[in-house]
Amino acid sequence: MNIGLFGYGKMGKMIEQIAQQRGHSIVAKVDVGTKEADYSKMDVAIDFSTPDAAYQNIITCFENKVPVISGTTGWLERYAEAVKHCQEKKGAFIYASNFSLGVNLFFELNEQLASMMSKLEQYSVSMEEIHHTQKLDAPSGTAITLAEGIIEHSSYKTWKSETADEKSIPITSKREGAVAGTHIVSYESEVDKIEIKHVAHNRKGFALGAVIAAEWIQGKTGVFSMKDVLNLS
Ligand SMILES: NC(=O)C1=CN([C@@H]2O[C@H](COP(=O)(O)OP(=O)(O)OC[C@H]3O[C@@H](n4cnc5c(N)ncnc54)[C@H](O)[C@@H]3O)[C@@H](O)[C@H]2O)C=CC1
Ligand SMILES: O=C(O)C1=N[C@H](C(=O)O)C[C@H](O)C1
Repeated sequence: MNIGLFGYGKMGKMIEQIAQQRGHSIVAKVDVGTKEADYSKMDVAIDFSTPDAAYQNIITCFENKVPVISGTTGWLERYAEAVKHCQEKKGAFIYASNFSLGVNLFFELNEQLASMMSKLEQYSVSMEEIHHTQKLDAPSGTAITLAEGIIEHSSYKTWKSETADEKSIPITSKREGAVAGTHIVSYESEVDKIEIKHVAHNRKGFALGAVIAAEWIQGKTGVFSMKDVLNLS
């Protein structure tokens, strides 16, 4: 598979390593200042760029008939537009706030737990996410996906950063050193606390998941998720 990388930062470099180990070639590295890219050589584009850059990168790929795997977070207010564009162009698209297998299992566990806890009024939910100090967006895309999973299976209506009323899920964002990504969902009552936690030790899991998604989307048309790729539901 010939891969075009959009964003050649921490994730772009990790994806290059994993993709080459799996026998793929990197045919373009598009980053700030790249004048032009040859889309005709790309079987797939993998975008891990910035919240400001992702949407335009994705749309340009659809226009050039290149399937897109996007892991960039912080641009989701334009996700519906990107989906519409993909459908109009009969393209192929997967966005995931987190591509690691572990976190995608954690998403399933979170939904099951939310479903059980929704019957117990004495517990209040809250969330904490911890990332490295270079991260541009907060809360993390993964925390937002976790909050959406809880909202789907409970009476909570929204999420909010830091403080929250009883109808919204409070999310605390911490930025520390080089932390790859930690997410904790807690349910607290007057007498006890239940927590589920995912800790990424490094970025390899995210990169492997993105390359597996790129392999999976070959020959397909439509908008998919990691649930489709991993056959999770
Ligand atoms: N979905 C997932 O599994 C994961 C998502 N991420 C997300 O991926 C994104 C990138 O993360 P990192 O690699 O850690 O950040 P990074 O800051 O190391 O790399 C981003 C790169 O994008 C480049 N860039 C800026 N404008 C661009 C443009 N117009 N076109 C192409 N590239 C451009 C920057 O110069 C930089 O090299 C972030 O939004 C992060 O939250 C990170 C890890 C896992
Ligand atoms: O910026 C990061 O590093 C990460 N971003 C993603 C997110 O916002 O959830 C995924 C992972 O946690 C690492």
